[in-house]
Amino acid sequence: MRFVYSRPDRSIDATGVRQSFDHIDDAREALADGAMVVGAIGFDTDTLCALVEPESVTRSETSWTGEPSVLPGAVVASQNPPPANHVARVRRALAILNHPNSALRKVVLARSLTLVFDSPMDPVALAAKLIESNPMHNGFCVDLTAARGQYYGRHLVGASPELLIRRTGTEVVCRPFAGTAARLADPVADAAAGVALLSSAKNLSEHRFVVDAISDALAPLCSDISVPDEPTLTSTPAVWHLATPITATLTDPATTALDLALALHPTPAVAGTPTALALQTIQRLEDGRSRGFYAGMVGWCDASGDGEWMVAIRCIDLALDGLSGTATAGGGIVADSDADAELEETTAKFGTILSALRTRV
Ligand SMILES: C=C(O[C@@H]1C=C(C(=O)O)C=C[C@H]1O)C(=O)O
Repeated sequence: MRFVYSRPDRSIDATGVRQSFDHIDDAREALADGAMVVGAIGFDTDTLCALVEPESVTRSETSWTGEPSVLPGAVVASQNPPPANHVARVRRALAILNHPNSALRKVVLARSLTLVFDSPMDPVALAAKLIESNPMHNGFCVDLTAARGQYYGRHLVGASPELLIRRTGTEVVCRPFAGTAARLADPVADAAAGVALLSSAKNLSEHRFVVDAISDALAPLCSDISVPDEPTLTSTPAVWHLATPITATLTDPATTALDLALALHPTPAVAGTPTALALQTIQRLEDGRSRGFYAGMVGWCDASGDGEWMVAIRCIDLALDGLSGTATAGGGIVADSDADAELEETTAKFGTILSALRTRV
């Protein structure tokens, strides 16, 4: 078992399994008993959990660096659903969002790519490549075996830029994202795309749903919640995003980073608004397929309750034999979204994984 978690200013590298938890309640009990837990929780937090108490943990105040290596060749073997079907789903979502009797304001729809490799992909080597490839050195590698059954030997590997929650003592930080534009090869056009994103009414409304939901979820648990009025522009090598740094002070120090992450999830960045209706709509439009660990969370929490969780996006779920994997990307749909642009947005997001694998869709 290997767990790697890298952010610009700190990282965790853990190995070995002292205890494993396929249910959050068991992980919470272990935390209360003095354990540290690391791993991933699925999009459906009630049914999918791959957390462990590791045997050994190295914490660092810098990002993580792995051994450089040559990755196997990769090709996209299939798209699920095919692009035209994703566009049709987005149109169905738009019909619901624009229906006068519908309470739905935003829904996030995702699609997947199946990748095949010409020799087994080493999950840690892929994480090293992804972490090296983004200037913030965000990334993770999680062994999903703790979730049991079909997850035995699978790994979730990704480079999420989005911090769900960080707890340090009573200090709480969230940095939600929503609102996206593809990066462009021409520097002038690229900068213009970023500036346009900052003043796009559609993207600002998409973003506001996330910020409001996070403020509301923090309100019963925190004081001094500070939310800037306007988002800031941020970027990865693949996309521009709108982001809002939110800070707060924890009221009860017994509330752990894991508790906070579960109180916030699923934010409208991965589900929609209102949450319950968005989840029902996702079930219906994504044909009832489980999202697995995509759009869940990856992170850690220690016995003091401190910890940090990223939103599990820009990631790939690697098969046990390392010869294939499923990458998933989604985007928030609001009433004035454009269905073809939404397809392109998911393609741009796939760029994070695909460029590390030197392939494209
Ligand atoms: C859902 C994803 O990304 C999320 C959705 C975004 C959007 O809709 O603009 C932006 C960042 C993420 O919060 C994904 O990458 O799969």
